[in-house]
Amino acid sequence: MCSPILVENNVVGVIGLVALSEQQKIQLNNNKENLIKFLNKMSDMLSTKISEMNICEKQNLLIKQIETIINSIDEGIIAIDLDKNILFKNKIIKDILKEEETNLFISKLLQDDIYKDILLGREIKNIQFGIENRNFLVSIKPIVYSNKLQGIIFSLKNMKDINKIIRDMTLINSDTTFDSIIGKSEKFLKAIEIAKKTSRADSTVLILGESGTGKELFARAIHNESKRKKRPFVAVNCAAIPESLLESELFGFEEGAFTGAKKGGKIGKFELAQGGTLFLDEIGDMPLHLQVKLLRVLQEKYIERIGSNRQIEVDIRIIAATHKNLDEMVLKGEFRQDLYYRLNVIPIKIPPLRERRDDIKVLMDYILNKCCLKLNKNIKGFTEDVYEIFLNYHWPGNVRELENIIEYLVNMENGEYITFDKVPEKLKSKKGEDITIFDLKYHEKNLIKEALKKFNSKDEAAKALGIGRATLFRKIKEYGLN
Ligand SMILES: Nc1ncnc2c1ncn2[C@@H]1O[C@H](COP(=O)(O)OP(=O)(O)OP(=O)(O)O)[C@@H](O)[C@H]1O
Repeated sequence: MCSPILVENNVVGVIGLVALSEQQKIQLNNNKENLIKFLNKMSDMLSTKISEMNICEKQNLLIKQIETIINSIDEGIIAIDLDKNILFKNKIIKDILKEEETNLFISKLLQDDIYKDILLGREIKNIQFGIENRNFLVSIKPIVYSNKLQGIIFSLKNMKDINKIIRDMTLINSDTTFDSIIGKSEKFLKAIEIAKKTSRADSTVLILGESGTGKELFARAIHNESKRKKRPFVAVNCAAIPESLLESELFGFEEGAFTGAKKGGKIGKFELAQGGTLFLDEIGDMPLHLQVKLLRVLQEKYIERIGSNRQIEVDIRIIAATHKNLDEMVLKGEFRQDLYYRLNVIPIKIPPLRERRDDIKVLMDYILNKCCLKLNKNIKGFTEDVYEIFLNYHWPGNVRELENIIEYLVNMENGEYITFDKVPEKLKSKKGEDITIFDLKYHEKNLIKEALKKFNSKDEAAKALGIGRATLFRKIKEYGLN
């Protein structure tokens, strides 16, 4: 007689009793009912045991998998229970925090506010926290199970490593050298010559020029040919950041420095540029009280984060730029004279494009080549009349405007050469001046062009424009939009 051993409805074995003699057979038969019950119980016990072993095996595998995952994460992980006993640490933590520092780290971190947040089940993300002169970026997560807080998990990274990553990323543009600055006019070559000499020195540089003339390009090239090239190049546009935020952008702040200051504080651009170059674009827009602070950094070579009086030494080179007339601003009291002198150690003046027409053609060819590579097009050049038009335009937006127009043309052109008909109207107007916005016909033509592009049929386009079909056809003919 036998009974199957079942695990999850599958027969995994059999348990049985076998009679080896006639007498045993009689005995078994006489006690059949009880023995079958006994066998069934035994098989149940065995299947429970096997199930338990299977579950245990699965659990072990799961634990191993979780352990491997946690150990392969690129940040330190510590799990503790509510009595602050360490439940788990991943392997990398020992590279970040010394064994004997761990408890101090946990108890200092879990003070007051943070602990209250955690008790409420809140997560805390990316705060800067320091012990023993070292800073960490920490996130804290409560372990909640059955609606109850069961423990806490910390993940932490060394701020030094993070800063390195940021540095590496800010070096993306390190391919900008003087070779990528195009121009052959005398005035422009003079500016390049000064900039090249400047690269070898470590003095403060002031680049002057209209918007789009290549001030940032010059600054990057100077940095990339200087001894600081392996260190970060950090650019800040003083005009693009609201005045109230500029100070903290530059200097950073400590946690609790002001209402709303992020937990853990924030590193400023001066610190980010450590060892490298800080490019202060639109310096003419820097508010006066920050000019005073900047002057102090230039003189004393240290900064203090907002809300802290710890002095952090900074070893950076400043390259400033502006399109404004700083001489005039100094006279009007809008720019500090002492800072102006300090920045103006080596001035580099980049002339506007309209004052160096010799550069237009070489720049056109260079930019066309760049755009074709970017947009995967094969355009050989411009027709002569296009060169002519470009040479006569006054380029208020300088090289940036030239770049934008060429990119537009490369997008529009399907032939081998960029031709006159595709060139935007504003370049064709008499003195190269912008078409006045009061020119109705100009706008009408553009609107019709756009509608024709947007809608599949002329009927739909006419409807969208609010004109009849016949009128649309007449205008298409009148403006040569066929
Ligand atoms: N001489 C040049 N050769 C090649 N490209 C140039 C040259 N001058 C400017 N450019 C290009 O023109 C664009 C504008 O240059 P950049 O941003 O350096 O100007 P900017 O003077 O700093 O402008 P803004 O003052 O508006 O910030 C960039 O894409 C840059 O690569």
